[in-house]
Amino acid sequence: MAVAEKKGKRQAESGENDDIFFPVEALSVPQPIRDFYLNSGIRSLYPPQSQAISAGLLDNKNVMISIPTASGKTLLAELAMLKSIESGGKALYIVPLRALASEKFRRFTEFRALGYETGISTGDLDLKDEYLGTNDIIVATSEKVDSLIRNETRWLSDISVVILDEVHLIDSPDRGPTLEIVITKLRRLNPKMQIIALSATIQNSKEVAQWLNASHVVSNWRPTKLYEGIYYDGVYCADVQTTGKSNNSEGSKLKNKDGTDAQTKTSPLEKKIIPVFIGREIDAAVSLVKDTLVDGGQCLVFESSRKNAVGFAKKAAPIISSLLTPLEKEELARIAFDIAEGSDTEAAAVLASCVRSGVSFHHAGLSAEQREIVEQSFLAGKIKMISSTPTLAAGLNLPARRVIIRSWKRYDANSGMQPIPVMEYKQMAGRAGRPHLDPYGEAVLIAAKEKDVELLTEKYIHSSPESIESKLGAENMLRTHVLSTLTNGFARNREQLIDFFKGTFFAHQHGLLSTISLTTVVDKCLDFLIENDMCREQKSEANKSETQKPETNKTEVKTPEKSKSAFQTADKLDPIEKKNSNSVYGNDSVLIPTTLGSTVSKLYIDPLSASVILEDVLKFKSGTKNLLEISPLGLLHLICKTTDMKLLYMKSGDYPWVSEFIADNAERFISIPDPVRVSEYEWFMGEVKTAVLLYRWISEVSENDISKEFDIGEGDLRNFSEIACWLSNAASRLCRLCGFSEESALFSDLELRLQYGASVDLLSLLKIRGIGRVRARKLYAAGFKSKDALKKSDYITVSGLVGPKIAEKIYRDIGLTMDAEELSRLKNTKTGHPKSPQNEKLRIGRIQADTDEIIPSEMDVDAVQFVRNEFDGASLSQQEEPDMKKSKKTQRRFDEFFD
Ligand SMILES: Nc1ncnc2c1ncn2[C@@H]1O[C@H](COP(=O)(O)OP(=O)(O)OP(=O)(O)O)[C@@H](O)[C@H]1O
Repeated sequence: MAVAEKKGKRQAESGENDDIFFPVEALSVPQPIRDFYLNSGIRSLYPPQSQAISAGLLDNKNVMISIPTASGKTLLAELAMLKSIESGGKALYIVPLRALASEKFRRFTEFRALGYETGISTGDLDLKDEYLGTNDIIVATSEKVDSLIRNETRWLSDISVVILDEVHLIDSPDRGPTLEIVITKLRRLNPKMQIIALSATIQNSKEVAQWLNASHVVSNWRPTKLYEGIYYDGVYCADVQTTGKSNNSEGSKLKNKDGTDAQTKTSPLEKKIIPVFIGREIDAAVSLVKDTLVDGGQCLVFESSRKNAVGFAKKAAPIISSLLTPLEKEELARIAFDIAEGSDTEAAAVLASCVRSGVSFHHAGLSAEQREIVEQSFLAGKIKMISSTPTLAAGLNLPARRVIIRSWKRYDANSGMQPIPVMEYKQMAGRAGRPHLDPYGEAVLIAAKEKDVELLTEKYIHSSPESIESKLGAENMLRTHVLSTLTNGFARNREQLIDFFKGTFFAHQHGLLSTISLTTVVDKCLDFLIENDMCREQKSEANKSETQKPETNKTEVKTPEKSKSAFQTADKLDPIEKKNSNSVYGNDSVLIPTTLGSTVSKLYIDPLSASVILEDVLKFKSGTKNLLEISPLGLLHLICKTTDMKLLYMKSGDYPWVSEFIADNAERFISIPDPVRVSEYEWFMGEVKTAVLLYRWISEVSENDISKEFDIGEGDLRNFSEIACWLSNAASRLCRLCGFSEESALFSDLELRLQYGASVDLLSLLKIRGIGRVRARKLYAAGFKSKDALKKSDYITVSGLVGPKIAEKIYRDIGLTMDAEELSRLKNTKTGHPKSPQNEKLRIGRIQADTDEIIPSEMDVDAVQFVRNEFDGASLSQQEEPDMKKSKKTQRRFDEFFD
């Protein structure tokens, strides 16, 4: 251990830890790594970072780090990863959000200078991504890691260090259980793996540290001062008690009303008072934003809803715009142009118009591309203010001098408007004053009434974030994890299952009680899995011979090849845990996942979703109605019935049209619940509304029309279609597994249509790589309706329709090769512009089909006309959506365009 480290350890132990700044030069990592940081201007570690080094971060020890926002958690993760890789290991960095994964990936690619490669894995949840194993660092979301484990991705066993970023999200009802299970499984897979857990400050971080068998690092030190305060009636009061200790002496510009430096006094209203630019005619937050901008800073404004986020951006736009220089306006106009170019929706037009004024909004309804443009432009200082829902609160490093929290209450479906948790407030506030980006930060809560000033000060500024609590205990959370634990071979009987779950944070938090509740819930999950042929239970004596026997079940799924997975080895079961088990079960029976069970687990769908799909398909198989004849609406509704599908909310205005719609289209649904069962029927209506949204998408209704009609953003539409696409794929594979090949093909086609948002007639074209729905529709309208038709096409026409690059790709994909000379000549003849008769007659002489046959081109007369229209600037919309262009009045009459 270096001298500085020893000194640090001594100081840390004696509680003097806020004064330790380990020199980077003294860190026990190879010199190139030290140089990497020294060259980037980092000469010493911050005190909490120094504490983590003393706690064994570079000595392969587990460390749980719970320190304030902006105190440099990522750098600690980097040091641990680099040290481990240097010793021949591999690092896995687990993040909660895709946006965070991209940010970390971008950062870690800088390690290429040290010879280390980084990969990212956030995509499809049923792929192994074995190719990622060649990387030294892999960044992935917790869901993706869960899926990689289920699919027995080999490189997972080589992980020597895992980083759990934002580990406090174990508390999240949606994502927490998966994170817990992933951690538990990874620990079983790689018992020697180092764990570095990074968390916001939480009350029970020690409890998490104990669970992880980790040293505990806690601190309230922050590298830049963060002034937290309240704004009320034109007066901003910054409270200094919660700014955290800092070595940074750069103060805020906070002044008393008379212009002298502010002093700390006792009452919040008297503390550090700054008169903010007030005008009763403008919004308080607008005044606060303007004040920061005039001072050279940027602002993040947090809103409680998307609508408010957009509304505030619009409101602030003219005022911010008046503060911009001509050069800034010019740059912003370019960014706005990119946004408008990228999408034809009204929402994109609104976003572009805000951006032109130097402001933006940010919420989950934006597309990934729009979010990226907005974040990067804010980072570059071009966009001056972002008004956001809490999507921007987690983890991102943005240059916000002042964070304004306009509303500290959030709507909850069960209990109405509720105050946000302290942890959420601290995360939002912590976006202000990031090191290297701002000298200090200010977080401002807006109080609507005078009495709220005291209340907010106590509730948020003077309070510590809440404790976190495991959300794993519920049956709907455990069902999928019970199955995957069995299919991955982490347990082979009930006793081992309970032992496995004893390794979770849930069990750690609830102690002995957890065994009782876990046993009950695991039993329920197993009953379900056994009943649905996803798992069998056998007496162990019979096991040896029976696991080899062909298996039969209701759906006639074929035999499981082995009861023991390739991932599974007996030593994954911790002998100590086994011995100490208080389970009520004996060891006389064995649980064997069926092929159906292991397929469901690998597909990463809830076993309940799988049973819903198979039940309905079987209903058709044994009934008189033929699934093959059912409208895609019925299939979409089946997808929407699964527990994995996200559903649209029913708003009060939806009830009349959804009811009418159900009545008019009753025969298109596989089954309709009795309206007397009110809550079930209400749920069904939500499923129908979502199915109709998806149906509009695959009927080529424009994104703009769908967004307006369902009051959703482009990002939402993509999200809905992506989930439905994944579930259609799963349905197709389940049907194939059961030998239902026609039904499988049906879901497979649906998957393709959902992927592109295209009608059935485009299916053949969509199978060619590089053709989206708009290009496919152009080709279709020009008479190229299939691969075969394209094989007979000529390059000029096709490149005129879809552009030369795509035309080349298409030709390559359908197996046509072109003479290079001819191609370059064609490219130089004004790139396939077919206006002149000579051009129209141009033939590609040596296009070779699979058969090597020379095919003369036959230009379709309609195609020529179509291409002419395009080049003459005629609107393409009619061709893109031939039957779907409906007037607003008739939009709800969906029956008109059912297949
Ligand atoms: N020792 C250091 N010296 C100088 N700069 C540092 C040091 N450590 C980290 N930084 C810089 O501080 C900034 C904030 O770090 P980082 O994003 O890791 O904080 P964080 O603790 O993860 O914050 P949050 O929890 O709010 O996301 C980054 O720009 C990082 O490069």
